Amino acid sequence: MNAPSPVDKNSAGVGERQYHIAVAPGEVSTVALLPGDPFRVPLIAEFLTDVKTIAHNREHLTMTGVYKGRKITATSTGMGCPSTAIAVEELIRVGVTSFIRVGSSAGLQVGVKPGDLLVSEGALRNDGTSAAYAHHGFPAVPDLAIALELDKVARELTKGTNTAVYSGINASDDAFYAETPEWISELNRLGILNVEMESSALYVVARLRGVRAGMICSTSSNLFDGTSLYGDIKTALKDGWMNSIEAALEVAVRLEL
Ligand SMILES: O=P(O)(O)O[C@H]1O[C@H](CO)[C@@H](O)[C@H]1O
Ligand SMILES: O=c1cc[nH]c(=O)[nH]1
Repeated sequence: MNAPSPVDKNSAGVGERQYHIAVAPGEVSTVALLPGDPFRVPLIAEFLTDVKTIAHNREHLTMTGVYKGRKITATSTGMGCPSTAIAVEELIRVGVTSFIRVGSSAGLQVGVKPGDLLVSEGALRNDGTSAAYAHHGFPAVPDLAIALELDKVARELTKGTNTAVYSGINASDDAFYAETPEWISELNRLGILNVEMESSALYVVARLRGVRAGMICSTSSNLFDGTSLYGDIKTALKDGWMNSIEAALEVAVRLEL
């Protein structure tokens, strides 16, 4: 009998319909918008023509469509870095070369309010998934051109409105309910703008695989000044999602992603 030969995950599934996202090569664009929540994928589709649902397996719903002549894919990552890394790995295997996460995120600096837009300049890696990929000193940073363009377009889209745009470093936490007041205060002291749960893995996997990534979030709440997570903020959050989606689509067109 031959000796067992362990699977090489680097080449597993290349060229095939993917195990988790259930998408095959040729079914997607070169650029994918990544919300966490599958219910946000149809919100992205509201901006598109020629919309097609490609697959829905587990938390990963994938739709494609066209925005200003450019083919766009939207795939939900689910919550957290583990399922995000899986979605990104599998989307790369079927042809995606640029990612823009359109997320929700909690503000950590005074004045950041529900619905404000948060553009990421890098992520503090407080997650386990990216640690499985790279040394803890490896930076989790977006593609520079995508980050700069997201900031520019977000400011253009919200000019003259009550919506503020901030760019800065975010934290990526693994454990939503383990964020203590002490941790929130420490992140604030370090000048961290906001916290979410996916960009650390997105950026590290993207860098290691040689593809591009960025992130723009809508503010859900403010953990430092206590703006409620559970109060009457859903309308502002949704307005922020729509602004962030439009900004990401414009960046995809302008940078020809
Ligand atoms: O709304 P999404 O994009 O899922 O983003 C945020 O919301 C979830 C937590 O409520 C986490 O996934 C966090 O990153
Ligand atoms: O969006 C997020 C992510 C982590 N923690 C929060 O409170 N909100």
